[in-house]
Amino acid sequence: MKLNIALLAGDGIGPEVIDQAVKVSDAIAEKFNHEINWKPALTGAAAIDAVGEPYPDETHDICMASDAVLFGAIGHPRFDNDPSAKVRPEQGLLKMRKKLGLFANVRPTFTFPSLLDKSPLKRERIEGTDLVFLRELTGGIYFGEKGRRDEGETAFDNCVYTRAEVQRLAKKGFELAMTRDKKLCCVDKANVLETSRLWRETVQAMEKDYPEVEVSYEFVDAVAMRLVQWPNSYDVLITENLFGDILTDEASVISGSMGLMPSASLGSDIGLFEPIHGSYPQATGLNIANPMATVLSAAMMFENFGLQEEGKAIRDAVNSALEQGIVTEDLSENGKSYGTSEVGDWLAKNI
Ligand SMILES: NC(=O)C1=CN([C@@H]2O[C@H](COP(=O)(O)OP(=O)(O)OC[C@H]3O[C@@H](n4cnc5c(N)ncnc54)[C@H](O)[C@@H]3O)[C@@H](O)[C@H]2O)C=CC1
Ligand SMILES: CC(C)CC(=O)C(=O)O
Ligand SMILES: [Mg+2]
Repeated sequence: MKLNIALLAGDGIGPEVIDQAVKVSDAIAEKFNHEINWKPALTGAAAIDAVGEPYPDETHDICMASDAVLFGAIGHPRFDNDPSAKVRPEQGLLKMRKKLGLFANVRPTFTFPSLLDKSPLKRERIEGTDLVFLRELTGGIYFGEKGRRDEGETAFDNCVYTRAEVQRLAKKGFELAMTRDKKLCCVDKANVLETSRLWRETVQAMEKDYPEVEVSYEFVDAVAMRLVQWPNSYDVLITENLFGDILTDEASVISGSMGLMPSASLGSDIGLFEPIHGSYPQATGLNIANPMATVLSAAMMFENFGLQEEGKAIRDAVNSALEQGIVTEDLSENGKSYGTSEVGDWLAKNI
């Protein structure tokens, strides 16, 4: 297969982890006889520095002309520490998701056998966990009207959802549940929020179309607790943008590290594959960030092209690395760890 992949490395550890995903993907291409044409493009703070905005038109054109996008991370402390900055890296991420129509962010959470005893959570709680969050990605409070009034003394962020936005995400959730354990949990705050009541009412109305799916409705605060208490009781969880963002970072504790959590952002012909973590600025340039989340995002990319064997080859290499202790410092035991690039080299060599 010939694949054109837009490569958006971004900021902080973004370029370092992307480099490893490229190495591993190139090894896959060689082994399975594919041709990957990488097309680097600017995003985030790097794009602001170069051309004054975080998701330039040229980058969008490159994404649109590609079969998929592989994304690192964006964000820089100079913006995080300046609340008055009008142009921000994160706006680029939001604009990109919106313009590419990526309304469904698939965030799987699973355990790795070799890491079960490294989690701060007890083995018997997390063993067997295999759940997927479907986070709505182009609506809600991240995209509603925001601003200040009363001479800056009052701030507001509106949360808006349409029935159609909930339906298209929920449809993906039901369909995904049908391919798995047929359990769907709608995570909301319907006891307080009108948008959540729309979510609940919309999902309830769809239940009749999927009679085999067992649907539950849980409040987000309770899910935040149950997620670490009994994670293996969940299968597919659907939720709005903000709740999904928060709960999936929490869920990374189950697997063992933020540096292990991949995702796929879907909705149009062009999928975008990205780790769930941010630009981890403290680690920039230190060769210590875990590249596995980005490498596993590349696995999701191959699988989304229908290339299951290629995806499996990456997952097998990651599992072997974890078993043999070829890990970055976030997963190290007894102080023994490898650099970001060494882990990438090892994975590429073991494809
Ligand atoms: N998708 C994106 O590009 C995202 C960007 N951000 C941006 O990233 C910047 C930093 O935000 P933070 O809240 O610190 O989130 P972060 O995800 O960058 O880091 C939080 C913590 O997770 C761990 N971590 C993250 N990635 C890791 C990796 N690859 N290997 C090992 N450990 C890892 C580290 O302990 C780190 O301190 C901000 O500017 C923020 O806006 C945050 C989240 C997502
Ligand atoms: C930086 C935010 C806009 C996004 C985020 O935290 C995420 O997508 O996980
Ligand atoms: Mg996040």
